[in-house]
Amino acid sequence: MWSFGPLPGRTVSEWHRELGPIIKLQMGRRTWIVVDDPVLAHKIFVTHGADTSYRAYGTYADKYFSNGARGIAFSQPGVHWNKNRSAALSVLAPKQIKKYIESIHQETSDLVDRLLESTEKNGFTDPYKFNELCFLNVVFNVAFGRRFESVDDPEFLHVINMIETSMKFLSLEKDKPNFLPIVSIIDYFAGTEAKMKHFTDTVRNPAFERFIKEALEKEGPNVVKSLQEDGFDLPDEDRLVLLGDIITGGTDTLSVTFSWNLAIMCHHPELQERISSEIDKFIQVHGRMPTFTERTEVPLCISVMKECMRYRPTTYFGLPHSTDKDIEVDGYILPKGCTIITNMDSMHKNPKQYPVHPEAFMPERFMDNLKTMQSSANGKIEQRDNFNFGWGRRLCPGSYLAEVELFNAFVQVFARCKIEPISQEEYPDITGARENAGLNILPPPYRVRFLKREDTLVIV
Ligand code: HEM
Repeated sequence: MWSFGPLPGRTVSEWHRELGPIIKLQMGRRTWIVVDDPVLAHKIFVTHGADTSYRAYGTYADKYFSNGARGIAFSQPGVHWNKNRSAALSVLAPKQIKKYIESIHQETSDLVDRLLESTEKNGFTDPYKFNELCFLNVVFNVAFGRRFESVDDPEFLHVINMIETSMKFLSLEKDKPNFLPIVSIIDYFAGTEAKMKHFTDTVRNPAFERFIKEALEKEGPNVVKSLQEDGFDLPDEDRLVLLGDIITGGTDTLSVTFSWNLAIMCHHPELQERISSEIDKFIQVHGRMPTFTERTEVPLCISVMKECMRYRPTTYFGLPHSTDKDIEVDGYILPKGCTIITNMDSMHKNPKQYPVHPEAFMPERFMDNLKTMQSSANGKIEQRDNFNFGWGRRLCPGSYLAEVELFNAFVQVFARCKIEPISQEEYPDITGARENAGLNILPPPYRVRFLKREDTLVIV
């Protein structure tokens, strides 16, 4: 348990190389089964999905974040979870997301303005906080019908702080009291659990109660109103946790993914030119930017975005599943109550799933697979592009919104900018990761320059 080191996914990938596609880890009183073979994972999570769609227990996740396993992300399959999941799938369905397309377009355009302005002012920028503002604004607008003006807005900083605090408390391998009951005594005196409770009762819950109340009174669409209008009559406690799931699930994940994306692209100036030229051609024909539904007309953009998510996945282990009975898959026994996890790092480099140079960044890898990641995730295992959105019955309900956001941000950036390192000696580090960041894999902090393309066809 203490052997994970600061980058747990990388450590577990080493263990997989030595021990094979499925590893059993005894984490004190908890048994972890970690899988990095996509076909085996598909059998476990999809073929045996009825038995493996439970959530593993986590101290913060169960007791505090979900107010006792309410909402969707940390509740257990059954009537209650079904109701919350149907509500989330309905309010995040592609036809609902259509209502927010204009605002997504505006937020991603504002993101590019800020990246350019910040570079102009300081000579460089670390895009992370601007990404956070953009993606929080999108999901906050979808959920509550409101947004934040700038990265200095105290309320924005407060909400981001809430999300980051939750992400750190949710960190799987750091939940020591869950593994060793003795540690809960030390933890009690160190006050970690008291901090979780205090944060939830005095910071997270009151803030979300206020956001919900305000959303009900707002003009225009939002999830809080859609839940009511579409007849999803959830108790107040569930509604609060569900909205917490949506905001927490839909902000950091996007900011991290897009930060990797920009860092990787900085290493590939020629690819940037090809991407920009693909977008320019679309603009020349249509007189406007492409939308996500027109993605087949900008295939390189889609292929590169998918490859970035494969090359540098968003989370170390996704969200853990569990099982309510002993099950056998391909001769492996998964014991009742075990925690089942996918190791995203080595799974995305699996040579059977990605036969051509799995360790390398290959922009054209997905040129023949332009369907949405959402439909790929629901399709045949051999046609899955990546595993970032999880598995089977628990598959991320926000994946379509996530793709639309990433697409808009990506085409906005390369229609208007090029990304350069601040010097030939300082390129973004895309091999390491920020240490002890929680559930997500954050790139190490980096500085790059966003420069306006002289030949941009976009008039702002
Ligand atoms: C790049 C962006 C995103 C990534 C990589 C991501 C990843 C994931 C993963 C790995 C899971 C767990 C799946 C499993 O258990 O097998 C998940 C669940 C979830 N995600 Fe996302 N997500 C993203 C964006 C979003 C967005 C935009 C939203 C909402 C607006 C969202 C809301 C949720 C919720 C509510 C769950 C819980 C589903 C359940 O337990 O049934 N996510 N996501």
